Amino acid sequence: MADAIETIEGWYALHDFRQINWPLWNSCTSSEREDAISSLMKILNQWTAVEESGEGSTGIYHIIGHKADLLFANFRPTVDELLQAELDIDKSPMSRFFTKPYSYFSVVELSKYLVKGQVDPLALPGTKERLYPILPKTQYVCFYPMNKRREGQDNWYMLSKDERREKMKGHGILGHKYADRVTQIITGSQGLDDWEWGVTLYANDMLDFKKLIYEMRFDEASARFADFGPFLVGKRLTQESLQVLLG
Ligand code: VOV
Repeated sequence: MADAIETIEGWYALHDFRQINWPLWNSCTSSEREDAISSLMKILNQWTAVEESGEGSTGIYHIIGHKADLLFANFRPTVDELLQAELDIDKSPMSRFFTKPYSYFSVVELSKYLVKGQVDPLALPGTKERLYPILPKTQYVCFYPMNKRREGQDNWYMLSKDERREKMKGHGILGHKYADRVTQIITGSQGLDDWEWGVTLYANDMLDFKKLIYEMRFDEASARFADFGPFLVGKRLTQESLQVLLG
């Protein structure tokens, strides 16, 4: 018998990673670069207005290493709005300098593992803020996709609801030790993308990601039951610091 836990969904999310073709960028005239930057700033102004009206949220990050240069993390009420946000960039003069090395499509998800009795989770304080999150303005971001394992004795999907609830309780207790330093946004992607969840973490100290994730590796929900995809880590950009980066 299916023993799935009920989930509540919030905004859709697209983690839109872009690589900059630096040789092409560097070979352009300054007026071509200025045109491209101003087209990008126009889009970012529109996204800022969306966030100010409470109809979504956007974070822009400078990604470290070879996997990508930029991340546009967009959270919106509808898939159409996300498609439009992606198209805005694709159709702008800036797009000839971009490739898309990775992207992740998912939807903000809360599970009811730790909700007691007949309580309406939407009535609990903080639920709406978690379903429709204004992305934290911390310095650093860490994104990775993950699965729950299905291997021999370590098959998450063959555990009873109570066994899974117990393990998620342990996970939550460990996570709360870091709650003052790390904010997590869990997005579900079963049927939407290649992994089952996206994990987006925010902190002001990069080492808090390392310490939390290392400690969580020893917690049963992760130690026995989780597999992970690529980690993409970066620093938050404002419009001004993005202009400096490109300048
Ligand atoms: C910052 C710390 C932190 C805290 C406080 C926290 C708490 C909680 C709670 C209370 C709950 C359950 C209710 C809900 O809200 O859904 C969850 C749920 C979840 N988590 Fe978590 N998590 C954290 C952090 C945190 C991390 C670092 C990871 C990645 C795992 C790792 O090893 O790299 C993670 C994963 C998840 C997932 C995939 C789910 C959904 C599982 C499912 O089967 O549905 N999570 N999480």
